[in-house]
Amino acid sequence: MSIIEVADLCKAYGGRPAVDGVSFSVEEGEIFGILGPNGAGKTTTVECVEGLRVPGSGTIRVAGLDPVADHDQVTRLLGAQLQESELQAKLTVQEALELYSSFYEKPADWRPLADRLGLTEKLGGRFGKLSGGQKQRLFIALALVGGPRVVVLDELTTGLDPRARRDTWQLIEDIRASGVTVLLVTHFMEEAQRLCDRIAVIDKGRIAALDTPAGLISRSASPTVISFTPSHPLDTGELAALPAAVSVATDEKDGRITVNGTDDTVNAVISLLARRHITAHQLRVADATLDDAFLDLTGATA
Ligand SMILES: Nc1ncnc2c1ncn2[C@@H]1O[C@H](COP(=O)(O)OP(=O)(O)OP(=O)(O)O)[C@@H](O)[C@H]1O
Repeated sequence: MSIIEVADLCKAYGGRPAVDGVSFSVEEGEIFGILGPNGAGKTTTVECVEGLRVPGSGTIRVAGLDPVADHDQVTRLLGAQLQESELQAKLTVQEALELYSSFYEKPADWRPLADRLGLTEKLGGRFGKLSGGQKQRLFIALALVGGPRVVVLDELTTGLDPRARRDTWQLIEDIRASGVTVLLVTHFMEEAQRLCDRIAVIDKGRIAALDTPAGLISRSASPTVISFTPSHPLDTGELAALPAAVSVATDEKDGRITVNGTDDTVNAVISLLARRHITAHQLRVADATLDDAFLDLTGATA
């Protein structure tokens, strides 16, 4: 069953379209990712879903409700991640949890929530003194304290170190395991690939593709990557001319060659090396990443 339905959403600022006909639906219980380059319209889209911005046209339903007309009801079932500026630096973690609990008729018990998020030791700590990872965990706790059915997380791991980012990923998986649907806006390919059941790639206000991470990768013109260090110099022009080869790159430092293409390209590379009596050291064949697919889909880097 769809818990979020967005149909033909348009929103312009000063006559310039920021979101231009976006449609998608999110199934209950999934982690749905919204991925796209800067300024693609991701935040505008999710803030319309949250009822924080009013759509120019199109319809949005969250559990059948209109986020603008039924704002109070939607607020009760949808937990939104706060921006840093929305909490006072002097507020303690406990005060923030109590304050946000008081906004709901039937809040979740915040103590086990704080415990699950590793915040128990920090209950007396002031928000302004928390580390980036601790702040993000508090934001997740505050988004969950109302016992929502859907939680919207926008750029949650931006600015975190790799360790804190991985811890946060685990928390997002735990949230989903507890039955909450997650709408996740992210810049990080690895994050999207690892966490999301489906991803909408938004580019210039439109949906460029909507699929599972594996589905997006298989749409790429070069789903397979072969890399090796040749025993003798090799003409990369010959490699580029092989069947379905999309790109050839040579690492200037160690001479390692990477060819993006398909399985046909891999076979052709191996035949060419045999014909030239060249040995391929440390030969590796791998699937393309979401990064490669994203470049194909948007022609940009995230
Ligand atoms: N309140 C606003 N007033 C005017 N223009 C806006 C406003 N909010 C967003 N925009 C513009 O709308 C476009 C989409 O912005 P949005 O923040 O939705 O993109 P985004 O994909 O979330 O970007 P980022 O990844 O950089 O956060 C951008 O060109 C942005 O400058």
